[in-house]
Amino acid sequence: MSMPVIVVGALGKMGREVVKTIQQTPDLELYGVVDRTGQGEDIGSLIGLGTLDVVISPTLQELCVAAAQEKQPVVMVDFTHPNSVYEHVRMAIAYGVYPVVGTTGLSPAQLQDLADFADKADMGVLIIPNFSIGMVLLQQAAIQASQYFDHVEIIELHHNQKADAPSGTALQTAQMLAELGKTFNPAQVVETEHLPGARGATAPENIHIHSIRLPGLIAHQEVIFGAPGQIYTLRHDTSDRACYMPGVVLAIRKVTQLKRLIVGLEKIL
Ligand SMILES: NC(=O)C1=CN([C@@H]2O[C@H](COP(=O)(O)OP(=O)(O)OC[C@H]3O[C@@H](n4cnc5c(N)ncnc54)[C@H](OP(=O)(O)O)[C@@H]3O)[C@@H](O)[C@H]2O)C=CC1
Ligand SMILES: O=C(O)C1=N[C@H](C(=O)O)C[C@H](O)C1
Repeated sequence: MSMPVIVVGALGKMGREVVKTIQQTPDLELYGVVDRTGQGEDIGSLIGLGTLDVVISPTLQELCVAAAQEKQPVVMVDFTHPNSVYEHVRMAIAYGVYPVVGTTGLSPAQLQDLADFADKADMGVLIIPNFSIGMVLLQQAAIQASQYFDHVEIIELHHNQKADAPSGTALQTAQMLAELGKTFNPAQVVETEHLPGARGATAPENIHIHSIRLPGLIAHQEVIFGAPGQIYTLRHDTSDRACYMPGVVLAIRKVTQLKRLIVGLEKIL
């Protein structure tokens, strides 16, 4: 039996890639789609896949009501906007629909609230700041390197349509390093910023994050370690959003087996 999936943000850069992937994956079925435009129109026709007999619903709630009547679990994949993702996840959980979240920008308080909500509902929720395997490997290498380097800065580079800064991935990477229990970048001099923000944003444990936004970029991240006489640079580049799709499919297959909220692809590999 195939797993029914709702895609929220289906007309977006990621959403349309997810719709295409679901169509190509035999054990997944496109149950419904939501976006802010194109309501009542066939999603396949709109994104160049031919008619799929799935029209864009005006509201997520309409689809969740229908999903709640299904005998088998239904999954919601959200690639929308930091402003709307929290409400989408709350609604999905309330109707027993399992959320897989790619949208970044949830605050720590919102994440905690959603974790509590998932616990009460005894349901799995997956929040995945980055679905690419390359980023998981970069983060693991960064954790390893940070045992030996005391100085590190993160640079993330994205297309200029991105709403949130720093990226969810950069924040997650900084958090992973901060959790190792040491403070990075001990001051060498008294610094003065002649332009505010020149040294980037400061994440916990004094890890600096610099965000670059330019047309021509997709998604890229560098973690740069420094020590006397050497620089160790880890870099991940995406050239096609297809790189996220194996992770999205894995998360869809796993989320219904979980009973709580989990953050990070590395926890389900
Ligand atoms: N976890 C990961 O691996 C990745 C995460 N992302 C994240 O995913 C999110 C989406 O990225 P991307 O696809 O590039 O963004 P896009 O802007 O291309 O797509 C978002 C889509 O969602 C729609 N949308 C916005 N708000 C709502 C709403 N309330 N209800 C329904 N639809 C809505 C938008 O409509 P409209 O255009 O009308 O606003 C748009 O069609 C971002 O937070 C990004 O950071 C991106 C890549 C990978
Ligand atoms: O907006 C994007 O494009 C991306 N967003 C995610 C993030 O904020 O980390 C993942 C990836 O960097 C692409």
